[in-house]
Amino acid sequence: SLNWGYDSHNGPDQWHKLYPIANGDFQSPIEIKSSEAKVDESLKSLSIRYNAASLKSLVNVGHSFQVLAEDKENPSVVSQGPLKATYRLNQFHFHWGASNDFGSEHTVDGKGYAAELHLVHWNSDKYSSFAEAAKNPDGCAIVTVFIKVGSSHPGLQRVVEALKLIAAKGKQAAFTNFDASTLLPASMDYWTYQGSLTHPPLLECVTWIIFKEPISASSEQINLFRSILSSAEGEKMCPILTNYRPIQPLKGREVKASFQ
Ligand SMILES: C[C@@H](CNC(=O)c1ccc(S(N)(=O)=O)cc1)Cn1ccc2ccccc21
Ligand SMILES: [Zn+2]
Repeated sequence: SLNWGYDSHNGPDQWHKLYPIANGDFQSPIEIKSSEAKVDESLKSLSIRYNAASLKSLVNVGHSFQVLAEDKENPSVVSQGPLKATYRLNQFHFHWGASNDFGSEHTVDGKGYAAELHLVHWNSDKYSSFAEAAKNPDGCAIVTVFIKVGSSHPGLQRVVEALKLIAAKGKQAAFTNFDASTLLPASMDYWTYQGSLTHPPLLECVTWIIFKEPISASSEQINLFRSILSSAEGEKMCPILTNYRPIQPLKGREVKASFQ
């Protein structure tokens, strides 16, 4: 099957051939037009309870790297906000581009950020695993933080330093005792809308929760994202310079804001 990626021959414009849902009505990412977001006073504040014991390992999946959570015991969870259930952290990962001028997946009023953090959760009240939850519209919740270039981020430093252990595709390394809440911005103001996973299988199973306030990372830290390879050990080295999907049609969906 199409070994999908982000190059011209296997990238976002080709994905629909094997994953026709790519042209669906609830695809992500989207452009957030702040003036058109509907302020919803009934939206509660988000409850995020992350447990540093949840995170176990760091893996190079070929098109990105993921920090994997052990989502059985002492789970890290998100609830409240737009959510009607408790969602358990499965993994987090990032998207970036070849330059700092773009690289985020969602954009705000036409502006892209240098990178974007996705904290991926699944509805453990209703489903028994992420893969099962991913087949349902209320299956997943992805908490999203924009990353702009600025001062170095202390929390992110532990993640980027570990990247040298997983340079090649398929490599993984222990990554424990990390509190993912250090990656969250100060303000809990967010936008929310219904959408999809942003790469294959592109399932329309996601309540997106996108913080308005970005965090800052240094240019060196973001550059270290680009040091991980899509090539396996022994193959010609091929750095992952870009792994973001362009914005998709809103198709009449409403974006809600938790703030005025
Ligand atoms: C969810 C897939 C695996 N994909 C993901 O876990 C995933 C998670 C987050 C994002 S993002 N960038 O939107 O945060 C994208 C993909 C498993 N899987 C593969 C085929 C498949 C079929 C049915 C159910 C699950 C299935
Ligand atoms: Zn993602």
